[in-house]
This record gives sequence, C-alpha cells and structure tokens, in this order.
Amino acid sequence: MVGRGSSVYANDVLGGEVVLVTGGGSGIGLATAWAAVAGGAAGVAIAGRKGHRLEAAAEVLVERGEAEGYDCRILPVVMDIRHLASVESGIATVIDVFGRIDVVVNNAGGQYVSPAEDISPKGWRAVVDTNLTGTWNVLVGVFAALDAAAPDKAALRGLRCVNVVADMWAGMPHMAHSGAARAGVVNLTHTLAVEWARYGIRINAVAPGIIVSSGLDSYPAPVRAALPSIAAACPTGRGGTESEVAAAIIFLASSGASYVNGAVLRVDGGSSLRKGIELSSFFPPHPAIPPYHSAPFLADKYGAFIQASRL
Ligand SMILES: CCC/C=C/C(=O)SCCNC(=O)CCNC(=O)[C@H](O)C(C)(C)COP(=O)([O-])OP(=O)([O-])OC[C@H]1O[C@@H](n2cnc3c(N)ncnc32)[C@H](O)[C@@H]1OP(=O)([O-])[O-]
Ligand SMILES: NC(=O)C1=CN([C@@H]2O[C@H](COP(=O)(O)OP(=O)(O)OC[C@H]3O[C@@H](n4cnc5c(N)ncnc54)[C@H](OP(=O)(O)O)[C@@H]3O)[C@@H](O)[C@H]2O)C=CC1
Repeated sequence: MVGRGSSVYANDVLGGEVVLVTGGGSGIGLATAWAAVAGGAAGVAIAGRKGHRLEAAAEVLVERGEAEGYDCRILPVVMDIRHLASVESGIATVIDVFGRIDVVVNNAGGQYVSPAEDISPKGWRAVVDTNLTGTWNVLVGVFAALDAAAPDKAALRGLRCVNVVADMWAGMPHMAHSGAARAGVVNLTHTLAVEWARYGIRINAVAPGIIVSSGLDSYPAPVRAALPSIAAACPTGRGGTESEVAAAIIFLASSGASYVNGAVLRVDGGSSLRKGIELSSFFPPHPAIPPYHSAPFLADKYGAFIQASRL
C-alpha cells in the first residue's frame, strides 16, 4: 500500500516511474524528490556534486518514505552538471540501476550577488556553465542515453523534462550572469518543446520567485537580512516554500499536464508582475553620479509626459 496523504496529488501521480532530480540533495530539489516519492515513483535519483550531502538526503528520503508506507528506491548520484563527461557517467548509473528515466528535473543551479561590472570572467563562466550549459548537458545526456537504450527512439517516448529557472522577467539586477543564463534556459525550453515533441517528449519550466530554501543560506548576511522585506513586497506578501515549487514541478511532470509543452510556470506569488527581484539596496548609488533611475529624476524628466498620459 502506498500513500499516506503527504502529497497534494494522487498517490500514483508518478506511479512506478523513474525520476532524476539534479540538485536533489537540498532545498527545492530535495522537496521535489520527496514529492516524487509521495507521488508513487518507483525510483528517484538525486544528483549533485557533494556525495555526503546526497547520502544524507537519501537517508532522509528512505526513512520518511518507509515511515509513510511509500515504496521507492533512492539513488544518490555524484554528478557535476558543468561537465558533460560527469553527466554522462551519472546518467549511465541511473539507467544501469533503474533501467529507464521518465522524468528529468533540471533543478541544480545558483549564482552569487554582484554588480555586473564586478563579475569576473571566471565568475561569469561558472554561473553560465552551471545554469545554462549544465541544463543543456543533462538534457542532451538523457536524450543520448535513452536513444541508445532502445531502437526507434522508443525509450524517449513519454519523457518529461522540467527546468527550474528564476524570476528574471524584468532582468535580474546584481545577478546579470544568472539572468542571462536563465533566459537562455527559457528559450531552450521553448525550442526543445517544439523540436523534441516529435519524439513524444514534453519539456516545461518553473520560475520560482523568492523561495525560503536552503539555497538562500549561501548568500551574505546583508542579502539574507533583506530577503524577508523583498518577499513581503510580493503581492501575496510572503516568500514561497520549497514544496510549493515542488508541487508545480510534479504537476508539469504529471499526466495532468499532458498537453502542456513549452510553458514556463511562475511560482512567485505574483512578484514578477510587480518588478524584478530588487537587490539594489546593497549597492547604493555612486556618490558622484546622480541616481538617474530614481523617482524624482523620472518625475523631472518625464513628469509632464506621465501627467499628460494620465489625462
Ligand atoms: C535573490 C533570490 C533569487 C535566487 C535565489 C537562488 O537561486 S537560491 C539558490 C542559490 N544556491 C546557490 O547559489 C548555490 C549554488 N551556487 C554556487 O555553487 C555558486 O554560486 C556558483 C554557481 C558560482 C558556483 O560556485 P563555485 O564555487 O562552485 O565555482 P568556482 O569555484 O568554479 O568559482 C568560480 C568563480 O565564481 C566567482 N564567484 C563564486 N562565488 C562568488 C562570490 N560569492 N562572489 C564573487 N565571486 C564569486 C569567482 O570568480 C570564482 O572564482 P575564484 O575567484 O574563486 O577563483
Ligand atoms: N530559493 C530561491 O529563492 C530560488 C531558487 N531558484 C533556483 O532553484 C534551484 C534550487 O535552488 P535551492 O534549492 O533554493 O538552492 P540550493 O542551493 O539548496 O540548491 C542548489 C542545488 O544545486 C546543486 N548544484 C549546484 N551546482 C551544481 C553542479 N555544478 N552540478 C550538480 N549539482 C549542482 C547543489 O548541490 P551540490 O552543491 O552538492 O552540487 C544543490 O543541491 C536553483 O537552480 C536555484 O537557483 C530560482 C529562483 C529562486
């Protein structure tokens, strides 16, 4: 008997399937791995760079799964998504153990906060390689492995991919590397949704706003201190939770979304409709340069126009 009511979905929403979650050892990825267990998956592979973190997460998933009566094998897979060889070897392990992959969640990612002009070439590469190239590596790695697993692209049929991006609709000030990479992933999602539909693959994305997750612990103290007020400024007045993002991911992976392809589901409480994630307060205006983006300046320069357009 599976299922003890941990999921907002039916216990068999992913019944008997195999799910690969990158970054599954922490935060949103771990919540997604748990949601897959609670959705009846037969196997969940969690991938990341740090073996000890993955082992600890696997233990939590196994213990909680057993306690709640779910029947799911957990496989920790050490994999650095920045490197294709590492991705290929990790995916080969998943297929060796489970024989297939039905759902891929490209959740691994991250960035650091910096004014654009201070991002070093190495820092730019690290963030773009992680978020854009890393997602690409996993997508093409899974495609190639499943293509090799059976003739006529049979093993690709029914594959679902969900890419985790970010609230970058109005740019990502002070995270230029990440904004560019995430926008690239959105475009990749659109492109592959069209190109790979003929193989029976669906590919969608989830764009979280501020999510109260372990990932935020890696930010410097002043950024962490400001996050509650940034989250509170969102129309729903709070940050999201890891399981709220996981629920959106599971929906897109499920047959409930069987006609959803190339979508980007915003899980941000509406914050992207208000403005971009605003980290400017950590980088005050240059003392010698007037704050050209400030409201008084706009009022001076465009006040008459704004006034006129309101009439
Ligand atoms: C606001 C909320 C919205 C979003 C929230 C989330 O996403 S939450 C989830 C968030 N979760 C995460 O973000 C977690 C995952 N994040 C990460 O792993 C990192 O942010 C990463 C993607 C940059 C990889 O970093 P890594 O250490 O594996 O990479 P590496 O050793 O290869 O270094 C490459 C180069 O990058 C540079 N550089 C790196 N950090 C900084 C910095 N703080 N300062 C300045 N520069 C920095 C530096 O140039 C470094 O080279 P150097 O000068 O040292 O020779
Ligand atoms: N929390 C938030 O507010 C938001 C989060 N996001 C995105 O959601 C995703 C999950 O974030 P969250 O759970 O909050 O943060 P975490 O930092 O907890 O998760 C990031 C995960 O990615 C893994 N990872 C990072 N780099 C690599 C790599 N090169 N290869 C393999 N795995 C890697 C990490 O594992 P390891 O270090 O072991 O490799 C970690 O498990 C990220 O892409 C994040 O940017 C987007 C918008 C907002």
